[in-house]
Amino acid sequence: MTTLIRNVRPYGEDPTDLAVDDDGRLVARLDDPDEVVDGDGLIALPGLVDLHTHLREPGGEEAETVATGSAAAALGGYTAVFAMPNTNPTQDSPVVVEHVWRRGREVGLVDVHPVGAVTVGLGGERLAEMGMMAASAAGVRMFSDDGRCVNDPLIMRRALEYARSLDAVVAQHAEDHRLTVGAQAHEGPVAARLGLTGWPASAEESIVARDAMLAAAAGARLHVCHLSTAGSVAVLRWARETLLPGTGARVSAEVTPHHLLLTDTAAEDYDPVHKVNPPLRPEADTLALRRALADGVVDCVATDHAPHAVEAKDCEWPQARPGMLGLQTALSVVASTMVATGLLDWRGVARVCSEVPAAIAGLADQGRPLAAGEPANLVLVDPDARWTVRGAELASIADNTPYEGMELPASVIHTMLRGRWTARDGKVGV
Ligand SMILES: NC(=O)N[C@@H](CC(=O)O)C(=O)O
Ligand SMILES: [Zn+2]
Ligand SMILES: [Zn+2]
Repeated sequence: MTTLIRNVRPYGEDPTDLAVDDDGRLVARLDDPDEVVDGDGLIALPGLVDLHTHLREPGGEEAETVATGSAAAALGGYTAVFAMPNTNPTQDSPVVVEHVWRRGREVGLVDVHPVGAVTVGLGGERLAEMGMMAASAAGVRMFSDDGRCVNDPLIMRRALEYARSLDAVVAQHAEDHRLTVGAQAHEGPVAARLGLTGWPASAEESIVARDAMLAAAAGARLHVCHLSTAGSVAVLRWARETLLPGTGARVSAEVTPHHLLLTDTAAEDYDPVHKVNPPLRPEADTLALRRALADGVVDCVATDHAPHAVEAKDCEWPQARPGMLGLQTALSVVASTMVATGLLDWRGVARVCSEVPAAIAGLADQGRPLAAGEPANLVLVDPDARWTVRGAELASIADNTPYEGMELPASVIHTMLRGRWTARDGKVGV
């Protein structure tokens, strides 16, 4: 199947045609395309790459499966996602990561890369079989105990050392659990007024600082998950400027769309759809995160797409599970917080949503330029569309979107994975 997509604007720049050959690569020209598609002046970007997705399979299929999460990813413009290991059983062994990887291939809507657990059962006590997961068919190159922080500094040190020898990265959920016992919302005036136990910024910042030091000492690669405070940005800036040079270590960080847009006042309605880990922070933090993403201090956007079944959210705030859907709204939230504000142009969006995450994860065939010879992984976006979010209409089984009823800018129209349409006119597949 060869495809000619007429009149698209790569990175929002001058209109051109994109030609895709039957090996799923972009080519300079096609003589007799099987299919000609009118690109309608849509913006073309390299397919988005999400370093932080919860697909919930195995064990949480009441909220999401590899199939439904892959559909949400394709509709959100993603061509690769990293599936977090807090499944049941945990993704801490070759057999479980291979299962998730195979399911991803069978579904075929997005490249599913399982993230391996750092410790057995996310228990924080014994290192998991990192080398075996790396050597498995899934080829794991990112390890994390996401949901739980690797609190023990000796375990974290060993994990970073192993990761270095595997050319892998350790993605840390930065939360000192001793400081967040019973925590429900950002520690500050809003939580105090609402009577919710506070989650202090220092619980994150102290771990970011400690881990940067451990990474520097090990000459290893650390990735900070869902960075959420201005203080963490300052620590990261300091580490880059002062601590890391000459060590061979690299520290990268992601920010979620919800931490760019929403603030801790969202909890005022006591609706647990706004409960998330780390919690929504005050406006000063969201503004600092936007600036840090624009400046490159925070490297990339990752969704932390975290579907939860109705009973896990339709309850009192303290009993509710933390987490929110993100795959189908991420690009629109980035458009609203970063493009509409003038902080990033669409080239910048390609960088933080595709190129940089692909590089952090070491994916050779994602986040590539829209140029002849490159794999045809791309998303076509209507920047002028506006749409109203309805959780029930999203592809996920769960419907816990914090943007319910909100009108957002920019729509993903088509997504292509290696020359095959995975989303077409906002619908899954061809
Ligand atoms: N972000 C969340 O609030 N929840 C995540 C776990 C996590 O990312 O820490 C989940 O698995 O539900
Ligand atoms: Zn986490
Ligand atoms: Zn997560």
